[in-house]
Amino acid sequence: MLPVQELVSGHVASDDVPTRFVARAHADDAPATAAAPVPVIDLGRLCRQDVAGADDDEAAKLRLALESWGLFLGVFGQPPEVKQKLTNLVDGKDFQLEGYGNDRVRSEDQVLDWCDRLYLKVEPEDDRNLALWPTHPDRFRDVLHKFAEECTSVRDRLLPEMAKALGLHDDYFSNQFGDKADTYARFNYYPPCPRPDLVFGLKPHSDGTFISVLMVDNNVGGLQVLRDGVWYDVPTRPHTLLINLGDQIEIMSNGIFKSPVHRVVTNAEKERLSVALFFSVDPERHMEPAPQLVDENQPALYRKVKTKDYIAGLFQYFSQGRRVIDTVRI
Ligand SMILES: O=C(O)CCC(=O)C(=O)O
Ligand SMILES: [Fe+2]
Repeated sequence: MLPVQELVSGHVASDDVPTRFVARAHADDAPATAAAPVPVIDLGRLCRQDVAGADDDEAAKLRLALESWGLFLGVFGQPPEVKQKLTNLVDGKDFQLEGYGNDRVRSEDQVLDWCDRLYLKVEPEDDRNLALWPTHPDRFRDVLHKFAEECTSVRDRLLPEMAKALGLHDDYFSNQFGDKADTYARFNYYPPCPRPDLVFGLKPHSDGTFISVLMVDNNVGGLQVLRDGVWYDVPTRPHTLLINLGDQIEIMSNGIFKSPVHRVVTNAEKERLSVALFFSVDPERHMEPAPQLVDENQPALYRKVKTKDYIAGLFQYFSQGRRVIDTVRI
């Protein structure tokens, strides 16, 4: 498969798309009508509760990280031969998770997404595959490092708050992450698509992570979230990060916190970019509902599963348009 960006620049007539991208029959799916009521949390205030005086510093660092946007977008503006050096196809054919290109194509009938992505392991730091980290634009590596550090500190501020909200000990979730917790960065680039009525930028899915921290395009919407059978637009809001809960916290919270199904719709005129940092627990650890949240009135809703196996299932199920969390429900 060519990167979608190259398909768009050369191969597609203006009102047509290759059939492999057609995800939905024309108008089979009413467009989202309302904006999702996404709660806004001031992280500066959250920090202030914990460490007196630390908030200004933190807020300034976070601002710096958010200003990296132009630099991240610059990756997709490089000529094809520069991006090809970062390819996710070993010897031009064998798919590896990390790198630049399309997601894995497992079968002829898999519906494709109108999206090119660069996927990089960021933590543990020793496992970084720097050969796949762009050197153009300059400073990309430094900025991704910094951005990941800042988002990790956001994660570490949130974990105790989420544990407390469930009546668990402050450290409960932090302890679940383990020493070898992994973090991946995913840069999503959605070229303009001539048939938004037929094609998704990203098919409906939930994230298999604990939490994902998303920086979405300020100018172009497209992310939608499913709630009670209705798709809602997620509003764009400058200078905010979107925190999305993933399957791992749904399992550990015994279903009290939900990992929402979301998707990205395409846009006929505008390109769109998003950057996601996916925070997962140590792949060698098992996850299960917190024992404190299980009793005879509230039986466990999910079975215990090794994180590594869960993540492997995630990619397989995603390519089939299914959810791996359904396989661990009791
Ligand atoms: O592009 C977006 O806004 C969402 C991306 C996303 O859901 C993902 O990468 O898992
Ligand atoms: Fe997602």
